[in-house]
Amino acid sequence: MTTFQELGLSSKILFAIEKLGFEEATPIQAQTIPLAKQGHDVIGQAQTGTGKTAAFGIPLLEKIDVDNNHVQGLVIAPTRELAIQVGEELHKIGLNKGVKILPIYGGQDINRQMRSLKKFPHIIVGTPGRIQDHINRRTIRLNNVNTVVLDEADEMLNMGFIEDIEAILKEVPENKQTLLFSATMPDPIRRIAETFMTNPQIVKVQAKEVTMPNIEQHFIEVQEKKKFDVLTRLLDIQTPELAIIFGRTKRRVDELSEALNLRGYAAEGIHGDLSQAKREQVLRKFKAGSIDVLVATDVAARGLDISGVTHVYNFDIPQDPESYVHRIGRTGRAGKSGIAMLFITPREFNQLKNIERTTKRRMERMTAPTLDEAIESQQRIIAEKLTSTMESDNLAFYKRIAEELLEEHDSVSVVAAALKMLTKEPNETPIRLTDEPPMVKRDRGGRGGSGGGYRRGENKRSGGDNRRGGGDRRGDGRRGDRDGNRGGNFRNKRSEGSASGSRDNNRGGQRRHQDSSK
Ligand SMILES: Nc1ncnc2c1ncn2[C@@H]1O[C@H](COP(=O)(O)OP(=O)(O)OP(=O)(O)O)[C@@H](O)[C@H]1O
Ligand SMILES: [Mg+2]
Repeated sequence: MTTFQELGLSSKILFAIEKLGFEEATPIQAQTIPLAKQGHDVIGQAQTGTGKTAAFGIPLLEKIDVDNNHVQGLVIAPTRELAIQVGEELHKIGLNKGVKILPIYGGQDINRQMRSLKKFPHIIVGTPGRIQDHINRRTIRLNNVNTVVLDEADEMLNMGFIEDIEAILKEVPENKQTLLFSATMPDPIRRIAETFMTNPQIVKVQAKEVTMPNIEQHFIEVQEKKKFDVLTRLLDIQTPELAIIFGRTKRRVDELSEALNLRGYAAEGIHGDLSQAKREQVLRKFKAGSIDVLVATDVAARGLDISGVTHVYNFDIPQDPESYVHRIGRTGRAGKSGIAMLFITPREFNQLKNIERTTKRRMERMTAPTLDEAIESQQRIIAEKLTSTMESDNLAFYKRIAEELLEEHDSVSVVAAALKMLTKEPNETPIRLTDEPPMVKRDRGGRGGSGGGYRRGENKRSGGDNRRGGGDRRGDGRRGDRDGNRGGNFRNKRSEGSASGSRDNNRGGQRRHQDSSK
């Protein structure tokens, strides 16, 4: 165990970390911070949700000279949401010290950005396309940058950003320090990193597993046409606090979120074709809990840190094992537990095996719940709610009519009717979901060479920040059992007591269902 004091941080940064409720450094932080403080280039790899942002953020912020008006730190991230999120985390840690952070990303008014750039930010967190744009317009000067961070480097490679990154790095003084981070580290990115970096120190947190042990992983074999019904039953049974559902394509995400809404779930979709304002709005609603189901493509959800995501549903099997690791890593963060479900159609068994080979972990088979099971489980949840309401609320006002009812009817019938009213019965509202063809294994030789086509549905475009393209992602599995090291990376005041992912406030049952008649 390493405390932040032991890492020799300045008092202002320590104070901010304390305020964030971090009690001790996670392993990636404990190992990276000293190396980075000594000025080394660092390649950092650790599981999802284990605090990589602060691992690069803390040494970066320590290094900033607030009396110097030049941009000193540059963080490059693959998506806009991630640029915003990383910017926010850096802002919190650097607030006390007075570090000014500016996120810049595509989709935001460039003139506004230019005005903000004139206000002397110390650190810029941006997406590759937009940073390039500012370089070309000469509205950003990077000649005083002494630290560059590449977050989610593998994803940037997949998105075809590597040339942009090379071009950006040419604008930065050669003697800069470079920090590169990701949860997975396929070989091509390691090679590229090594050519960009000087004698990089590799910090790979020796976890037993690629995926976090505190994420329960299941698969369900289900035919394409039955997926949606199985999904809604699972939502009714598992009553996630917040859930993310992954679809393969943008169309899929649109259709799924619409279908869920028709059936009374508070869901919205997020993918690269939505406007920036819309994407931010959807994420805000999801964080606030006014929608509790987020339907997403892989890119849109990469790296997102949203506390309270208890369940991840892989409605469509991911394209490759690394995407699976990143997808399910949206839950089980900061020491909490999570549940991941994977739907596979009968022809997709090969991919399941492929994922298991990479994660070195067997997924448990679950059978698709029947309608009766879904209804029964809802009834149990409602019964629990009734009990807790009886125990905690003052019911005097309701008792007179209750007594009247009981004079005329037997008590079991009265309670049964109440249960029926509170239970969401099968909803037959027609929905439209275009079939996705099964993902038949593209034999890339497992750990074979790089290259490969674009991912379906999220095609490479010629500009902007939504490009994604070639690049084979390879696994980097580590052997392990599924029980060890449960949430062992964190001690956080905020997350204590929630390590079992308790849903004791029982937000289940009706709460998540919007009025489906609208
Ligand atoms: N030392 C710590 N103690 C407690 N919580 C922490 C600590 N460090 C970071 N966190 C919190 O843990 C959460 C996950 O951190 P972060 O987003 O940096 O993970 P990550 O490793 O980058 O994950 P991903 O691979 O998915 O991008 C954040 O909410 C962060 O504030
Ligand atoms: Mg991250």
